[in-house]
Amino acid sequence: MRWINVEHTPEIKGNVTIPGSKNSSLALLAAALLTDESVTLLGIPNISDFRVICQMEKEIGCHITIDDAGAVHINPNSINHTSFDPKKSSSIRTGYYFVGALLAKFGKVSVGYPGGDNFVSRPIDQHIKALQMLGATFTFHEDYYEVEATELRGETIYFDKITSGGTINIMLAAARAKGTTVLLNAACDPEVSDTAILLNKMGAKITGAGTSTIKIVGVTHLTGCTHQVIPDRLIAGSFLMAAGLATGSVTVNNVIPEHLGSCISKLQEIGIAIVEGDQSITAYATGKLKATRVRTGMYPGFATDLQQPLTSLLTQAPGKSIINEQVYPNRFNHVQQLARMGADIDVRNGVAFIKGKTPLKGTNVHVSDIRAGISLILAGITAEGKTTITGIEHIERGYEDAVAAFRSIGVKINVLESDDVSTEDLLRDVL
Ligand SMILES: CC(=O)N[C@H]1[C@@H](OP(=O)(O)OP(=O)(O)OC[C@H]2O[C@@H](n3ccc(=O)[nH]c3=O)[C@H](O)[C@@H]2O)O[C@H](CO)[C@@H](O)[C@@H]1O
Ligand SMILES: C=C(OP(=O)(O)O)C(=O)O
Repeated sequence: MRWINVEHTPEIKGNVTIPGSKNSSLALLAAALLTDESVTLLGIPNISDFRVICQMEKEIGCHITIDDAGAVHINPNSINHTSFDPKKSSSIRTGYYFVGALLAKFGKVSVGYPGGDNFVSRPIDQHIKALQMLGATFTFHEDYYEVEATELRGETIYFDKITSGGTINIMLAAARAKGTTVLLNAACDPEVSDTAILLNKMGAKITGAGTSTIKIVGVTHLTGCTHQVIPDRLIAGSFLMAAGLATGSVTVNNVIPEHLGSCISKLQEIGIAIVEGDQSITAYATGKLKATRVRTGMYPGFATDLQQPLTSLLTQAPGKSIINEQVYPNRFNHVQQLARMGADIDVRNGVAFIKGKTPLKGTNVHVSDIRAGISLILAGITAEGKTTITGIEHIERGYEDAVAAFRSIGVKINVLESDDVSTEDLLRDVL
């Protein structure tokens, strides 16, 4: 069994180079299947979700190699079927992108229901509605669903709810549909724009990505190309927040500061000084934090994926902070664990009321989703003594080597592994 130990670290200082975005990479890896030529993706992080996608693509006959420089070369011209193993595809969220990417070309795709992090309800009704409007039919089985279409035809589609995954998925499907698709109330996330940029390099005709109206003129043929994935704004935001849990400073390099606009503003509001460079951001801890109110929202709103690390930070801000989780109102798996460390947080109807400043104390805690894991590492930085974190495979879904990155800014953190310690031993008083 493997676990992470974090020890109290009063001062942190250093630089972190931010890897490619997980959420963008998962979309780009599927988008590459829309052509029959080779697509090269640069900067894809070697995280466990990427490895699952590689296995899934190989399973349908796609050829994928990773060269010594880390570039991922995808050649889909040998795909020989489009039925994915339900269990494997259900271990990640974005199996649904294979529907968007493969339907126009193959007419039929079967894939497991979306997995990924479990915040109780993560519907895909908007994906289904939009694909049906393009001409697809769905058959739902116990462990998987099948989607069929003799032809996809462009349509004007209004999303009842802004969805980043839904917007990307329908862009993929519409890229090779007949005629023009217009997406209204589309997500504006940088990951949507990044996917559109790759698709346009491949010969797609997409305009408006990054705004709430996207137009896709379907084409019959897409070509190979090379594309660099955007940096992970969510990892960058987590490291900037780490600065506030100690004294010192953290610089994140290889970032697009404009992607972190709402995060930077909030950090400044709570007393963290921020200096932006062209491709870097430095956070200086002033030693004094201020309580705040935050409402999560779709981009450019405050990202729900940064809500959990922010919760840890706000436990150290004197006064009452309020986090209103509007995107996933049940996304509070981390709160119970923070409470075990001494945090005073009350969650009611999707709103967390945080009383600070509470001294945190290291103990055994368990991670149940990626960002909850990061929030517990951050809490461990400020907590007295040692924080032992189990369930670290969730962190590894999205962070290539979180421990090395935290060590590079001086955090006293280690991964431990032992066959003599069982999960039950460490979790006995946790679950
Ligand atoms: C792999 C990936 O990119 N994951 C990110 C993506 O997830 P994901 O793409 O799954 O999230 P969405 O943007 O689709 O969800 C946004 C909101 O729309 C709702 N919704 C979504 C789809 C749908 O068909 N019906 C519906 O009601 C969701 O319940 C949520 O309230 O965006 C989330 C919101 O920024 C992030 O937390 C995830 O890290
Ligand atoms: C929720 C997340 O990922 P996924 O959508 O892949 O579950 C996340 O990245 O925080």
